[in-house]
Parts: sequence; C-alpha cells; structure tokens
Amino acid sequence: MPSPRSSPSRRAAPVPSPSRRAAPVPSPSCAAVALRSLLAADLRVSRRLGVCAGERSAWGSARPLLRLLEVSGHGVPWLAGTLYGLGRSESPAGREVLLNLLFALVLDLVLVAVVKGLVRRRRPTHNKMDMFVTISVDKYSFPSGHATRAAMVCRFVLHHLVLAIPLRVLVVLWAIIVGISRVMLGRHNVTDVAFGFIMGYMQYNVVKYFWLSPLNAPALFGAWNQ
Ligand SMILES: CC(C)=CCC/C(C)=C/CC/C(C)=C/COP(=O)(O)O
Repeated sequence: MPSPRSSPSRRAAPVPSPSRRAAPVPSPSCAAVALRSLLAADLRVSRRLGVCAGERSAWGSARPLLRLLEVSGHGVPWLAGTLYGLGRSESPAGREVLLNLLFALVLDLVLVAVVKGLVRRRRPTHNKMDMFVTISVDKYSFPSGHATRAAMVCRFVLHHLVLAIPLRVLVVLWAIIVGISRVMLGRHNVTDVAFGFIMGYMQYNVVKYFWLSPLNAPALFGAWNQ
C-alpha cells in the first residue's frame, strides 16, 4: 500500500544553519519614509484636483478651455512661432533675442526628455492620453514639460520684452495657470508641476549664462547679418 503523502504542515521546517540565516532587513530611513508619505499624499491630492480629467469629470465642461491652455504652453507652437519670428525679424537685436529663445526652447525639450527618461514616473492613472503631438518620453510625467517651459518662457519674456505692468502680470498668470491646468486635466501630479516650475526657473539661468551674441558666436550672427 502506498504510504500517504505528508502534508506541508506536517513537514518539519528546515532549521537554517547560523551561517545561512537571513540578514536583518534594515528599517527604512526617515528620508525614505518622508518621501513615500509625500508621494502618497501627492497621488491623493492630485487625483482630487483632476476635476477636468475627462468629459464626465466634475468640471468636465471646462476641459476644452484647459486643452486650449495646454496648446498655448506646448513646444510645437513655441518653436514654430520663434522660427517664424526669426525668419521675419529685420533687426539684429530682435534676431539675437529670438535666437536665444530658440536655444532656450530646445534646451528645455532636451533636459525634460532626459529627466523624464531617468525618473520614468508614469502619468496619473486618471489621465486620458489625448495630448496634442507628443514624443516617446511624454508617457512619463516627471517633470511637467509645460510647467518647465511656462516658467522659463515667463522669465525670458519678462527680461527681454518691454511690457506694460498689466501685460507682465498676465504673463506670470499664464505660466501659473498652465501649471495648475496640468493637474486639473489629470496629466500630472502636483509634484511634477512644482518641480517643473523650479526646473524651468533655473533653466533660464543656464540660458542667461550661455547667452548667444555676435561677440561669442560671430559665425552664427555674421552669416545672418550680411
Ligand atoms: C522638433 C521637435 C522634436 C519638436 C518636438 C516638440 C514636442 C512634441 C514637444 C513635446 C511637448 C509636450 C507634449 C510636452 C509634455 O508636456 P507635459 O507637461 O505633459 O510633460
């Protein structure tokens, strides 16, 4: 007669030899716990604020307006507008500013793509991926490219265009609203936008440091000014 199989519960547990005992699991550091709590709160708050994430969301009827704002901070219209301005500009000073704006916009696209590719944070699950023209890294959400561009362009415009105070206020408001709309549309979490604003603000410092002028890039301007 075959002998009955012993059930797993009846089997004697193997006793690990002292040398093979599992190493104690280190408890997470305070910083790791704080970061995890911040990210959990970020997800919770961002989901609540995503009131225009879909047509059926609480403020779904405002979605077309926010999508218009999305286009206003998108890379394509900014690049196209700057190239168009460069082609039409007749003053050397205007060309210098526009050439540096072009440099700033390309720098922004590259830096955002690098950080998105390194961090690889997925967009919020409530986001509907119906964005106007995206590149592969745009499946990731950290940082918000719209927030970096809005903050950088805002600083650029305030430094290089002579504008009346109401217009200056409007430029700042536009940048802030573009950032907020990213969370309302469900495209981003709050931390993506907050970091995007900081990164865009600092990117302008890079543009200022490497400012292209006829003195440091004579070949670039010489060909043009002939
Ligand atoms: C010439 C060339 C490669 C242009 C690329 C312009 C382009 C597709 C930019 C992407 C803009 C975009 C969808 C950024 C994503 O913004 P988030 O705020 O959603 O991160």
